[in-house]
Amino acid sequence: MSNERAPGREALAGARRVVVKIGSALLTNDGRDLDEAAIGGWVDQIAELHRRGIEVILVSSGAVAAGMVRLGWRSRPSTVHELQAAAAVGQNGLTECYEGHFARHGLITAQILLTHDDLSNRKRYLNARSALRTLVDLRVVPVINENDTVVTDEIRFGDNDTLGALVANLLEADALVILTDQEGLYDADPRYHPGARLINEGRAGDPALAAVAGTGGALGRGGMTTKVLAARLAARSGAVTVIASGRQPEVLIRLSEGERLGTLLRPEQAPIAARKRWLAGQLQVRGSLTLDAGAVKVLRGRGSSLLPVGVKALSGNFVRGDMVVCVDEHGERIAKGLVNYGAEEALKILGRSSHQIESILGYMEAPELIHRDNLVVL
Ligand SMILES: Nc1ncnc2c1ncn2[C@@H]1O[C@H](COP(=O)(O)OP(=O)(O)O)[C@@H](O)[C@H]1O
Ligand SMILES: N[C@@H](CCC(=O)OP(=O)(O)O)C(=O)O
Repeated sequence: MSNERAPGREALAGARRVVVKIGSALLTNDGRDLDEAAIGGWVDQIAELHRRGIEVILVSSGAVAAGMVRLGWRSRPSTVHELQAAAAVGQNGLTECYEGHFARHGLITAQILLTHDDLSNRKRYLNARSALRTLVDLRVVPVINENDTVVTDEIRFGDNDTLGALVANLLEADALVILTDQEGLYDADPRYHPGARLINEGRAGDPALAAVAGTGGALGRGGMTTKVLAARLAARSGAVTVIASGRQPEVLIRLSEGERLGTLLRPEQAPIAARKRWLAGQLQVRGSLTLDAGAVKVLRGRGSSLLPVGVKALSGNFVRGDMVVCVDEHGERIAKGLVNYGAEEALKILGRSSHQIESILGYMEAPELIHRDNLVVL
């Protein structure tokens, strides 16, 4: 086994807190029940990292796939309640399996099932963060999955790559390691392009990466598309992301020792504050504002608040406090934020200067449409 230390891999080699995401495609051994032996192998590696003082938070998929096998279903069901039933059956097996393997190393696990709602409600988000921090401090290994049994389409992460990235944000982890059934991100989907080449390193958020990433297999959900997106989300709190094969022997140990494996996606910008990351992670957008070129410039360049004078049009039926997306005149997404005025009032003050708000509406909630503390540039 080579132990080539590559320049630029120090970020991962020095990581003290790591989120490891293991995907459905790996966990079920191509659909033949939970791959207990493989799970045991990853647990051994995580336990070794633990011994070396590295905190590991596990995000594990596999509930639906494991449930399907237990219920004797050959293909992924299409109805929501069947998927939820499969997840409920499978999650049991998953928890039991991890608990048993970690116990061999004297480590305690904690099952945490999250929904997008849990992270979008500020109070619940802070609660989840405190509970997870406490578990980590207690040297317990949190095993996280989406709470598939209660989510609806509107509030689901759907894939666990996104969940892994948000957990990395939540706990300000140094690294997100996404283990999957490929060696990493290739310049084309290797299932259809046998000559595709592995991308060793890239910038999280590079649009060229999104272009080469394709969809997933029969058991997985997001494919590489969601992994590339997850790297971009993780970068917001300064985490590096590695996409690597869970089938590489000792992959986690080798990565932590700085070996060049998989695809490393590094943050290109300074980390953004926790509150702004929370804002950026919101899925439910209730409307959109079209900005003029001047507003785009000050939002991007100076991180200013958005004033009504810089807004040309709006759509959606949002109310005060809702999340809206800001786009430029070509429809490109510029920012997201919480509005101070509902759509009806906002429509009346578009393009007007802030000192006119009171005379137009009869009151002034705030001089800006979105305050800079509630705005995140994308
Ligand atoms: N550019 C690419 N490089 C590597 N794999 C890709 C690419 N585009 C699509 N894929 C596919 O993504 C799959 C992994 O995603 P997915 O099935 O969702 O797995 P997981 O359950 O691990 O998240 C791979 O099996 C691969 O076929
Ligand atoms: N929460 C789901 C995982 C969804 C899923 O398959 O995600 P992924 O492994 O990212 O493709 C489950 O446990 O089955």
